[in-house]
Amino acid sequence: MRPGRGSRPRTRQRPAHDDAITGLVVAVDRGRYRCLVRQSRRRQVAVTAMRARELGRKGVVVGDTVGLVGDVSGEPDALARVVRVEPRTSVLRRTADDTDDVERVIVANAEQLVIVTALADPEPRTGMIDRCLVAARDAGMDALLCLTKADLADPAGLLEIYGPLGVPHVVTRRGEDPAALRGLLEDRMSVLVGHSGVGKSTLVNELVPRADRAVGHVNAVTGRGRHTSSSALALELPDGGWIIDTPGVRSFGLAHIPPEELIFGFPDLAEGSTACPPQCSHLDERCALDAWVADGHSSPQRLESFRKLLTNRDETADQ
Ligand SMILES: Nc1nc2c(ncn2[C@@H]2O[C@H](COP(=O)(O)OP(=O)(O)OP(=O)(O)O)[C@@H](O)[C@H]2O)c(=O)[nH]1
Repeated sequence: MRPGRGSRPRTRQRPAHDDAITGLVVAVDRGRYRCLVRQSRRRQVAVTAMRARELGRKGVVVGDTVGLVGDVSGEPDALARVVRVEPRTSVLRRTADDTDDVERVIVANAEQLVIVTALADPEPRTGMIDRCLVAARDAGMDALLCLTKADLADPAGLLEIYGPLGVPHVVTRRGEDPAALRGLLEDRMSVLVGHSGVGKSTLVNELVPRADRAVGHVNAVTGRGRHTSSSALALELPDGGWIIDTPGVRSFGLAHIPPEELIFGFPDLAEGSTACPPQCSHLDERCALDAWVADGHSSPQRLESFRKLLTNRDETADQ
């Protein structure tokens, strides 16, 4: 230790904020955080807050549990300050979009990733499902495949692919209450992800009757939705638990995940890769996965999808 160092009293001691109250971040809008603060078992108030300077560059996202000080009354013009972000139990990330290849945290502390895929209008894309499965695994979250618009097309084809992987699934259709989905969401914090127009907001409105999420129209020409929802929003479910609706995404960039980790999002292939040579690229003839598939452990389509992801890991165009 250098003499004179360490024993000096700290001149700029940070306030400890022992009096901070706990809130859950349910929405983020242009630097303002909407936090729910529970005042009693039955009563909670929505508090608007900004970041305290002492947070530094630490991000605050929907799902975060934060410490709040200042005006926490929840009155219309009241503004509190976020002074602390509690340690996160999970972090869902994606690499943003074509104009911005920065890794983004989408939500914190969610336990379940609900991969919402329409069976038609827009057409399902297995590349997107596979990416979401990799992202869920990376985030330490459970995955649930939610196949919507079963009134328009049969789920059998997709279930044939994902059923054997042990990915739990639910099927929903217009005019039918999503009871099975409701059961799987109870008492957990889940986040919905999917392409624009797959029906996320429609589901949220059915699950949370007062949610009033705007529902868009799928463009007849492009088969895409209109990105009706513009930011993530957490809503409390009537039977307990939380659902976080996220804006429709064009793809789910995985540039932040090292290539050697991708295989773990493909449980049907991961075991076969143990026979691969060290540092196998999985792209040349020494790869053991072709033999694994030829032996019937998985399908050529799955291997193709894995290899496509390996070569286009950070791809951000439509998948
Ligand atoms: N046929 C049919 N149409 C549905 C179903 N669910 C939703 N839709 C329609 O699909 C369109 C898009 O639905 P949204 O709920 O806005 O989709 P979204 O995923 O929230 O879209 P973004 O907000 O853009 O992310 C709307 O016209 C819905 O009425 C369904 O089960 N069957």
